[in-house]
Amino acid sequence: MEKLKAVVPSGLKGILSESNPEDIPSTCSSLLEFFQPLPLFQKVVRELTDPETALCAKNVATALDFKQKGNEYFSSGDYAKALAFYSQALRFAPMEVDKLDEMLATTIYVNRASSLHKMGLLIEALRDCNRAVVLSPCYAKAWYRRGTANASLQNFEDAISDMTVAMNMEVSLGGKNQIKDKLKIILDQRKRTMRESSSTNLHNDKNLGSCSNTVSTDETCQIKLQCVSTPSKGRGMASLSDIAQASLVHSEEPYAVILLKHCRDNYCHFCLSELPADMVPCTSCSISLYCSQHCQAKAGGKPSGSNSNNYSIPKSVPPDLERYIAKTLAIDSGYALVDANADHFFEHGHECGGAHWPAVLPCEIVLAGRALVKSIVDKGHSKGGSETIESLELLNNYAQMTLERKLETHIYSIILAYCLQQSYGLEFSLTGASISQLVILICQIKVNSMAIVQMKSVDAYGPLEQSRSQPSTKGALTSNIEQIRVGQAIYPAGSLFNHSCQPNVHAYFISRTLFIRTTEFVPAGYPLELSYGPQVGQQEFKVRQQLLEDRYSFKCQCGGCSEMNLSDLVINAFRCAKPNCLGTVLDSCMAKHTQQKVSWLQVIPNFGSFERHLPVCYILILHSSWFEFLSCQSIY
Ligand SMILES: C[S@@+](CC[C@H](N)C(=O)[O-])C[C@H]1O[C@@H](n2cnc3c(N)ncnc32)[C@H](O)[C@@H]1O
Repeated sequence: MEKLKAVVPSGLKGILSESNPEDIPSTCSSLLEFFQPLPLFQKVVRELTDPETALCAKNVATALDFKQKGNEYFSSGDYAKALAFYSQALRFAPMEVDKLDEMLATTIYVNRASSLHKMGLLIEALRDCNRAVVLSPCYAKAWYRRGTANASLQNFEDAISDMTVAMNMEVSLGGKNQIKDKLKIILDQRKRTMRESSSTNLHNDKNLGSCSNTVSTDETCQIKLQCVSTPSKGRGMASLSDIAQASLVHSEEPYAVILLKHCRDNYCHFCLSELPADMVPCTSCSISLYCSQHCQAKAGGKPSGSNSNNYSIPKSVPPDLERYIAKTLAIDSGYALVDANADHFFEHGHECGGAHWPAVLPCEIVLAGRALVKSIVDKGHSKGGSETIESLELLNNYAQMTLERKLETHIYSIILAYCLQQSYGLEFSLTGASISQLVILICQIKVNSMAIVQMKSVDAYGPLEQSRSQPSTKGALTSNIEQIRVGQAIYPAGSLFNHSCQPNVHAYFISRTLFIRTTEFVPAGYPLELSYGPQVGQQEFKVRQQLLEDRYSFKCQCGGCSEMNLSDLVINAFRCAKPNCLGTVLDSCMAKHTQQKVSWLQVIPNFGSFERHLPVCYILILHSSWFEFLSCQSIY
């Protein structure tokens, strides 16, 4: 990017720096004309879009290498490490090219199932066996492994059927004998268990192929909101009626969403939840990982079980067993659930060729690509009521951007346009007008997208609990909830909530769904405002204002910024060290900011409320050089 920025002639930079939103089609045309013949630009685009040279593509040699390492760790009894290497191998194993490649993925799934089984993760092991049989329905080892997982889960009927299928598929005598021995053990186990209890048979989870992280909340949002026009903040949200504290006022699915780069290896690229031990890789590239086939299919990966409709069962298999095989393959493909939803947009579909660009470009640029492709797909379906980029009518801050930012946004838009054209085809043309849509979209994403935050509980255990493969929260010595920023998303209605440093609503996320709840009683007609960043009490006034100005191009004048408040005054203060003094000490830098704030407050209409805090301000400001102790009991 820096090299591309540096070669832009100063004349073009001058035009860009003076440009307004209506000039964008012509600035895009000029920059496109300049870049198109440039070898440096062509090289950048080639590297980003060529799937042949991309490291994100599937690669048999890399997969085999990781599989080999997994086998070594498995043999040495380090099942956790074996699991990690098998998962890496699966990322690179092709799943849809030819028979040989499919067998590679199948054997890795079977090996990973063995590691999971050894670690006591039985449901996860069963799910991997299901993936293996879906990929290669005639592979005896996959059915055998499934049988052992089902037996450990005490699903004896299924375990016996799995072993019988394995016996029918196995060709070698040695293999058949091994299956026979295992089947005998399972039959004995079943007999014993039936004697011990007649009702302990745990049943197979029929949703093994789907995502357990789907949002299930019975609470519906009853409160009617209206979009209002404000004199200084543009549009905003207000309620038509009084709203009680903690009421759900809004919930919404994202228009477009992306997982952040630092979460790529640990969170599902579709539902943004933490990945389970048996994560599923994308079928066409080595970047995206999912918590289930259901999420993988919803994001746009192609079904990996293409063979499951097209397999030839040995003639020796009796009809009831054939029905059992068909039923097992149907349950576990996970794709039927998605196909039923014809409206669904496959957000990873156009990125999924293995080319570099979705992995290399900044997340908000890839997000812009997702939003644009969605709008093209929606327009193509031309369904009444579906939103397009223009009808989203999101605010943008192009006019307030610096030359540096305008230039960067233009260059990224041109590059993204090339990438989308390569992956998405001719529906996206390379003209100043079409690229200008991307420039606007990137600016809109800057001021309207929301950071998706997930809660992660970090529990500390005693030595006994630590040794268990899966410690439960019960028995934790300490428990900590950490907030992790995992994604960035556009919520068209959610982005209409304006900012306040003293917000009256709070946003949170379950999976990708946005929820907004009141934090206090809000009277009818009163604006509902979120905090876009740090609130009063978390950061001082100056820092908050700078953050908001840099990112959202406005100067905050909410209650927390326009009225003097104790938190802002004492956030960087220290308690006086004198034994009998209850005073507060500010460092000189903070005192200077506070002084500036007071002088700024004196010229704004809310100045009256400053008088309430006058004693505090005076004491803090008048005596605020380093280590000057204040005798100021009056403020407490
Ligand atoms: C996510 S949008 C909120 C909706 C926006 N007001 C609109 O008309 O579409 C964020 C933008 O709204 C404006 N905004 C939000 N909160 C504000 C505030 N407290 N004071 C001034 N402008 C604000 C800023 O222009 C900001 O970049």
